Amino acid sequence: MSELAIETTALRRTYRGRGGARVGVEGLDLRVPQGGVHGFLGPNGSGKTTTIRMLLGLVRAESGSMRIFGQEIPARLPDVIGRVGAIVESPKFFPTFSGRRNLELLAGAIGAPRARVGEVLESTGLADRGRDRYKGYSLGMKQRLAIAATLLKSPDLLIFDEPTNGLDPAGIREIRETMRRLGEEGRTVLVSSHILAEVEQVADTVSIIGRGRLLAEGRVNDVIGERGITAVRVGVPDPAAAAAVLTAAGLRFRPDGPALRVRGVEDPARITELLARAGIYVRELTPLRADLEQVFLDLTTGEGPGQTPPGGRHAGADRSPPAAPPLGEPVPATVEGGEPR
Ligand SMILES: Nc1ncnc2c1ncn2[C@@H]1O[C@H](COP(=O)(O)OP(=O)(O)OP(=O)(O)O)[C@@H](O)[C@H]1O
Repeated sequence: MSELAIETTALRRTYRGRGGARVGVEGLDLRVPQGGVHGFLGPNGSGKTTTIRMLLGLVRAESGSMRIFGQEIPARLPDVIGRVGAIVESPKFFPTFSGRRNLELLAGAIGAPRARVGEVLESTGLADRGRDRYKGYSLGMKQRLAIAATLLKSPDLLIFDEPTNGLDPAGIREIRETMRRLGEEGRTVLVSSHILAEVEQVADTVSIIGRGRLLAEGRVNDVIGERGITAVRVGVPDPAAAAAVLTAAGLRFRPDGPALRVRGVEDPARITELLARAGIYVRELTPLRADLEQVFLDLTTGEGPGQTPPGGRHAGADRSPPAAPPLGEPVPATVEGGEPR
């Protein structure tokens, strides 16, 4: 039996429109281990939803292969779908019924035991609010009820497409805690997101995709790499002048607010020395811990560290990278995310 909950090989899907063919997924190799939370990361339009839809038999793959728990998809989907729960779009609930009543109706419809309703309300932290009307729920609670609904049949694999979209920080935290709990119960949770910091806090393993291709995969810590990437935030009075000096020295950087984020610096003192020699005095020098946002920028701009993260797999190395700006050019940030914590 396969060790993997999900495996795709050379998966491909293009969409044809008036403007010509548009890549949805382009030769995607995805491997999701069984048990725990797997973050499926990529910017908007990178192919996450298309992949999930293909796995659920909602969109046809053009070529390549997919397996869920070792079963060929879509051919064996009917055999395995009972083990899969998914939220791809917001499900519809009756607004004037309580969350519990909605789940009881659903349980009846799918043949799940009624006793399961109490358990899933508990798992999603809704036990106290189960008797309240659905229409009075916060967005986060509505989303947790959607998760509760997928849990009714006790699936081994849960697939959530951007489950925190539109939620406030409290709602995001609730969903994160719910996913963590499900992973700890031994289920496999595949959660897609374009917000790296969010997934970093909950996922055990991640796959990062860009333009329909796998860029990196592995355990979160390995993909980030403790010693893989170093960056330093440099605050100077005249960033343009500092940029010229750094470029001349062959250093890689990008704007970071009013400062510059310089990559691949082993010794931050080198930057102060370089800039001071040019008459530019540094007023901030902050070493930054590498986070997924950083890793993502490396992978998608082709500005990568040129090394395989320890234990992780840098999938970009053997494929043509997306158009890379020349080294030293400021790289515009393309993904959401704030300052590394
Ligand atoms: N039904 C469709 N018709 C035409 N193009 C589509 C369709 N669905 C997706 N695409 C295109 O395929 C590419 C991948 O889209 P997809 O929705 O899979 O990405 P995503 O990573 O899920 O993005 P998001 O985070 O915005 O949901 C995009 O360029 C998108 O415009």
